[in-house]
Amino acid sequence: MAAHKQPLSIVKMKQMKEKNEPITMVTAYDYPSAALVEEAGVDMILVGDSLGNVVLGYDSTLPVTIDDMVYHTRAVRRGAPNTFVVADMPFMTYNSTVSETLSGVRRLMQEGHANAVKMEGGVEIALMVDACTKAGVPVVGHIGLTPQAVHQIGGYRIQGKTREDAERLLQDALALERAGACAVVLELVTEQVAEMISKKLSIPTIGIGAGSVTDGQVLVFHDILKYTPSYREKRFVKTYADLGAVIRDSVSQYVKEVKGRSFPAPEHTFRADDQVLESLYGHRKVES
Ligand SMILES: Nc1nc(=O)c2c([nH]1)NC[C@@H]1CN(c3ccc(C(=O)N[C@@H](CCC(=O)O)C(=O)O)cc3)CN21
Ligand SMILES: CC(C)C(=O)C(=O)O
Ligand SMILES: [Mg+2]
Repeated sequence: MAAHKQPLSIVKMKQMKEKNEPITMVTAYDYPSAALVEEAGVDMILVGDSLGNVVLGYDSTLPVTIDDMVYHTRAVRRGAPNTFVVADMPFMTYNSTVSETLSGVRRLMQEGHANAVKMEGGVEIALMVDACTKAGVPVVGHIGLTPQAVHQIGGYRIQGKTREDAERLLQDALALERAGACAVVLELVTEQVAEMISKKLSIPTIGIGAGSVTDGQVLVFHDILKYTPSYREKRFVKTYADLGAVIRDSVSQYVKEVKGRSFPAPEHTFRADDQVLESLYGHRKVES
């Protein structure tokens, strides 16, 4: 295993941007995935509300609750005690009052043991970002395609294609930085807009489907491993393994061997001394 390294902090994150050293982030949702991701040496783990899709089987992130996020964040922390963990604030938990927002943030930090929280939105959430930052909680912003607004956007579509769109995204990014955000996720935005925003911000940008010019990259664990029953190709994802096929083939082999009585074999089986059951059978068991 790699030498124990100092976990990332928001100070180190900013230094990495200054040194042009890419920041790596991947999602994780439970104990084993978090432990393996930590061993792989990722800089940051995101407990994404994408767990609604990839772990809970919903067709969007909207049904995910703060209880879901706390439960999964706690498990991730147990698996990755030495990695910077960011937890998503779920749909509709950070747009009414500062006090409701802070109570969700408190739970993710105090019960989930996260290091930071993430919120979708720009100018409109600056007040909440400011309140959390003042409470001592680092906030990662998230602009571009914001999946919690899928019904308003009308689909999972690329953002930042027009001049007005690009200008709006820049204003959102600047508002997040001014409000104290420690980083900003840029999801599904054109590379030119991602580059422009990355240059104008002093805090790191972390891209997903935003090209190679952002200060960091994030992808969903289940996407890079094809750990999903019906994988839909996404242009911005690279799959590094086919866990779906590995799991399906392995489990079907197990089923076949149990049906054919070739599993369990003698090496998987525990035996007592031959005379143990003699008295119970009332006679010496005949070898079959
Ligand atoms: N498994 C998974 N991976 C994700 O990246 C992810 C989730 N779930 N759930 C929450 C959001 C939703 N996201 C999505 C979902 C679909 C597309 C998609 O269909 N993209 C197409 C078309 C893009 C376009 O041309 O406008 C693509 O080919 O990338 C993109 C991001 C990203 N997030
Ligand atoms: C796709 C990333 C950025 C995310 O928000 C999630 O996984 O929920
Ligand atoms: Mg999310």
